[in-house]
Amino acid sequence: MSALPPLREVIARHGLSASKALGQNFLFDEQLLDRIAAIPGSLKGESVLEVGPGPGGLTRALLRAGAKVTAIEMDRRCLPALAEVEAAFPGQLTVIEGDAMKIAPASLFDGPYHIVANLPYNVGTALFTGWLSGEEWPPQWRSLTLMFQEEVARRIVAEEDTSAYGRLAVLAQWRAKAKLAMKVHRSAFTPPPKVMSAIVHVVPGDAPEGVSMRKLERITEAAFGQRRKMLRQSLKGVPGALEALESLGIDPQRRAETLSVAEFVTIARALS
Ligand SMILES: C[S@@+](CC[C@H](N)C(=O)[O-])C[C@H]1O[C@@H](n2cnc3c(N)ncnc32)[C@H](O)[C@@H]1O
Repeated sequence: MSALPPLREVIARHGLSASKALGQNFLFDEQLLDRIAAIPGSLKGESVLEVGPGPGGLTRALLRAGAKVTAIEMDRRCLPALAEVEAAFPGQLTVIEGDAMKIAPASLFDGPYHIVANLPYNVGTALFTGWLSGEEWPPQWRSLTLMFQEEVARRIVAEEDTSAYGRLAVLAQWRAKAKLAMKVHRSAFTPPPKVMSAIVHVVPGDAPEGVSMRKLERITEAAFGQRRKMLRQSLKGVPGALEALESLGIDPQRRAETLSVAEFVTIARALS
């Protein structure tokens, strides 16, 4: 245990009133934070990127777990509190003041790393899709452990034939394994957000052979852009798609949400 003061005291001392614009909902419960930091498995000696450390609750938990943390925080009001955390865990924490949307994580690490974050909700999905969309696969990151609004988390891990299933599920599952690791009640946050949260854990899987990411995106965009329509209608504008359905024996009367991730992959492969 570090000798750091309780987080509520840190917030009060540094005047860190939560900013809605920066998506600030802080976690103070150390046991909960330790459970979150345990989701990726042992982090002893591992490199971790944390986006949005805020006053440093999750950061402390990651450091207690033995990780070497690089944290990107946009709100400079948090920097003095984070400097105290840095001093309590010498050599273990590097804080970068900046916008995570503008910093390529790979530029921060020489080797593999994990990403663990209680994400700001306003940029969470954009960061997540960026991390999943890299050309290089497997990516340099070994796992993602990310807090989302529960509704978004459910869309990431959704299976076909459910209303939550869509582009996000296909993107997250076609070459990675995504699971719902933990639900987090809104009352765990200060201030509590309007909705429940959940943590998603993602690890890279094998990339299917011969599939272009761009074609997969094109297909899912068209198919889910008109998700109530039959594929023969929604895929009409994608060159070669209707022929691909026929050659693969996929009924063009089906709708997007009935297609498994594997079926989307076979269509994308046929077009690639
Ligand atoms: C939901 S809070 C989480 C704070 C802390 N990690 C915790 O769990 O208590 C999100 C944090 O992300 C920061 N943030 C928001 N947008 C950001 C961005 N684009 N880049 C880096 N940090 C950002 C906010 O200032 C805030 O500290």
